[in-house]
Amino acid sequence: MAKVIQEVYKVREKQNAFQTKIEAKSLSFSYEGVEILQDINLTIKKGEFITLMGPSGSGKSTLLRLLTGLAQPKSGEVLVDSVSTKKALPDSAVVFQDYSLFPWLTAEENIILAMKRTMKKSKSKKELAHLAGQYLELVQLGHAVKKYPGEMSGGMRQRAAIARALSLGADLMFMDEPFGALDPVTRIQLQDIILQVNRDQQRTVVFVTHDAEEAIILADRIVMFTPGPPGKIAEIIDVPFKKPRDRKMLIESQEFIKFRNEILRVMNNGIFKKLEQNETVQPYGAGI
Ligand SMILES: Nc1ncnc2c1ncn2[C@@H]1O[C@H](COP(=O)(O)OP(=O)(O)OP(=O)(O)O)[C@@H](O)[C@H]1O
Repeated sequence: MAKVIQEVYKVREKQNAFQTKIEAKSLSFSYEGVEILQDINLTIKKGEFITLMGPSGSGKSTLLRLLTGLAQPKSGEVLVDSVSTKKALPDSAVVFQDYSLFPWLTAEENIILAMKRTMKKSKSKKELAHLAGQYLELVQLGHAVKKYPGEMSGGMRQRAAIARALSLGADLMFMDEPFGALDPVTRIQLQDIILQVNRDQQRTVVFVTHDAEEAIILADRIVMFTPGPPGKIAEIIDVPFKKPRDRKMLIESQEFIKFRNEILRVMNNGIFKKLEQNETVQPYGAGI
């Protein structure tokens, strides 16, 4: 595990600020009278890695916004450690599709700002800049510390946003297709980093992806949505492969291929049902 990740974790441990369990109870949500999410029930345990999968528009991003308190449900509630909450979660890191960076700050400054929240006054300016550089190194952006988001490619911004999320040392990480704009090598390297912090530091991760392979490699459980609106949970499926997983061996195994086909079958069932109702939705690739 990279030393810089352990550093922020030690500070968090001393603050004893960790949250344990987050629950969605009968959550429903509407935009301008259109029901987007319906009756979502989900309990996420401390240290769990949950992936959310579903067709575009099924409400995955909306569920992340509800869980983090950035949006409020029409009905139902979010509970943190069994206490109902309407506030933005204080101990969470989010990586949304829009990269969540402040455009007027450099990559380094974005991370320093995030770390100031956790580290309070325990580190000098110079130490924070050094740590920020290490976080950026971790995501292969050591060369871009002084770059502004506007000067970076989509993939670079995504990596900077991931570095920023890691630097918070938050117990809960919400990630909305964070690896979408990355090349395959960087994608695997970052998947491994997120898996490490999840496993070694028991950080809870809720991760949206369209990629069945990625969902299986990362998750303890996969939450599958029906095509919206309104999006509902179609099934919650336990991933039957022990962690840590050997990516190469796993992907080549018959069990993996069978399981991936099962995931795609559940996904496509929902999509075909929707198509029968004459609505336009895209079926998932490899499973059909
Ligand atoms: N700010 C908004 N105003 C109005 N409608 C919205 C808004 N944000 C999302 N929606 C609608 O809510 C529905 C669900 O959107 P959401 O982004 O949660 O889906 P998603 O499953 O994350 O999709 P994708 O996989 O494409 O990111 C969509 O029909 C979308 O048009």
